[in-house]
Amino acid sequence: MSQSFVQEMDALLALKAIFNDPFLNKNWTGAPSHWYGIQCSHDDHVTGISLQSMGLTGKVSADGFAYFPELTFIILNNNSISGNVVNLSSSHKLKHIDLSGNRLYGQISPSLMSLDLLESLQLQDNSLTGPIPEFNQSSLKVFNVSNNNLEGKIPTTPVLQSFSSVSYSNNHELCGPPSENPCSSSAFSEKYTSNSDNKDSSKRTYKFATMFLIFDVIGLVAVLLLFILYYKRAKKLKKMIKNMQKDLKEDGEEAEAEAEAEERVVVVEEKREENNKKKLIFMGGVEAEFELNDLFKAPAEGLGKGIFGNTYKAKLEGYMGVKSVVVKRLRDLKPLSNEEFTKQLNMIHAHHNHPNLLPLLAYYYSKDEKLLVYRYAENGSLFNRIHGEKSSKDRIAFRWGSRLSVARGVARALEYLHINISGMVPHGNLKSTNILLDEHETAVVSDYGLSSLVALPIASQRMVSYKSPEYQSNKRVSRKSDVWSYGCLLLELLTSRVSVHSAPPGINGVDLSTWVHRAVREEWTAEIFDPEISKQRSACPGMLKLLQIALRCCDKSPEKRPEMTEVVRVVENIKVVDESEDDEDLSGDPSLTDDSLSITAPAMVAGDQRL
Ligand SMILES: Nc1ncnc2c1ncn2[C@@H]1O[C@H](COP(=O)(O)OP(=O)(O)OP(=O)(O)O)[C@@H](O)[C@H]1O
Repeated sequence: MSQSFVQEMDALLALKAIFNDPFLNKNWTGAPSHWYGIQCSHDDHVTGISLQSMGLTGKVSADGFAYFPELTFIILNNNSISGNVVNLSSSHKLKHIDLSGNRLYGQISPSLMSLDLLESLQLQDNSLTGPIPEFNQSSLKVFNVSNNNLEGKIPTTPVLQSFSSVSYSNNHELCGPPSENPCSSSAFSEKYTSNSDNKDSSKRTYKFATMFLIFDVIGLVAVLLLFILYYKRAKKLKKMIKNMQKDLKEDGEEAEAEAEAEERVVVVEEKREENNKKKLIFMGGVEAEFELNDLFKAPAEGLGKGIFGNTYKAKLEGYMGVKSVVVKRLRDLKPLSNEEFTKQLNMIHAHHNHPNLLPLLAYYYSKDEKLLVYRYAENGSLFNRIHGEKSSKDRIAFRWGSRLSVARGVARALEYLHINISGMVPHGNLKSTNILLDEHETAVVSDYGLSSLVALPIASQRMVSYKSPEYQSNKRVSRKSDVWSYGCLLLELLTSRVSVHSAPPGINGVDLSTWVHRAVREEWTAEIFDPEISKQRSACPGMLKLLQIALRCCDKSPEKRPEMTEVVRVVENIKVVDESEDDEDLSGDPSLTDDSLSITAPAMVAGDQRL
């Protein structure tokens, strides 16, 4: 174990003690690379700290972050951390500092001037004082010190002058361009001219001494006058005091009564809140169709265990409009207040009208338990439809038309999410177990919008988007990571092979994109498609088109992947064929032979757009 590792570990533990946050106290155990908000390099150096909006308090000491030589970002915005802006000069690799919205005071450490790679420095909404250091790193592209108590003239370095007045606003004693506060007043120049002469300063000292003497004399005279007045009016004062005491007593009794009444109201409200807390909240203000207790009492069946926790099916026969519902018991979430949690769920609910998105019916929030209630999708998951009962006689063939319909529905849902849900990855976990088939066999996408509820280390370990090539290479995800997941899903739909990136625990999968490329290269192309569809003669052109768009979505480079709008256009243009022609058993006469594919498939894999 290197000395640096020990130092970094100690520094993290010191921060843990300072923040003393219940979530971090529980979560920050074991190896730091798994800790919430901590990013580590492969050799276990801390490379990033990201703990924004967690309500963290505590005073960070000047050397609180001094032991992370590999740190590239420190994001602590929207907490209540106090202390000076700490010395970060030993973290030479720092690119992003966001300490905005805290309670930092004192001067901005001039040590930050030595960070040559610094790209963003955000210190707004604190209580910082003193002048702005002469930052002039050409790398600095984002800079904000607004809403502090900074003083003096803004340094005239080209970099600081390149930011707008907004970066400096609400610092009343800050002056000069780019701020809107001119520096002309003598107060500024007197206060901040570094070589102010001693004569002036001794004159000022003399002035202050005289003023204090005058105030002292006035104060003494006032006390004497009061003393005389007191003796003169002693009797009257006594009477007044008596009356005042009487009034006070009455006021006190009244106040006591008021306080008691208020307390009663608080208790009633608390009780009401407590009762509310035990209630299921139905989305969109819909009246409760069933209660939490009904869920607990209903016959339940475990459906599986996902990243958000266990999922159950509860049979609620007899309730208006609802027969069975699915309950997800959430765990490993970010520490979210009821308000934040509700806000997130309301955002999800706002999209419940799309025909290919599974609506959220209700939720339950308490400190220890968080539940999501969904409609039960009668025909189960796409995963089961593709892979279920494979070698059984009971299997109902999953034909080309149904697969194309799923591909279209999911593409439309994802396009909708990409347009309407903000965030890096509007879904983040698109895979065949999260595509459900309702009673009409319509594909509905579930678990959308939940990615922001999960802590980053858990998301990066378990969500599909974080398995994308871009996350593996540079730890970045984007909407295009959802596009990549959609490509993998199409390959699963076409090949009926389990994708390694989304295989449920205990099931082996293959890297489908690599596998398809290999199949074409080694000329066993006919084996790409699931025999259940490859024997459908009429489906061949459509399958090739779907394979082509799937491979474009799976491109290693996110920039080369199409947007979902383009994907929808391509998938919608694939002709729906009359499958009755294929009804005869073609198993001995497969339409997609190596010969039939040998011309089209290599061109397709090479990205030939004419197909
Ligand atoms: N509303 C639903 N109707 C029918 N089946 C569902 C429903 N929601 C989930 N399931 C099924 O329940 C099982 C468990 O789901 P869950 O979402 O907990 O895990 P998962 O989808 O396997 O993984 P992840 O949590 O990563 O999404 C899955 O097979 C899923 O298809």
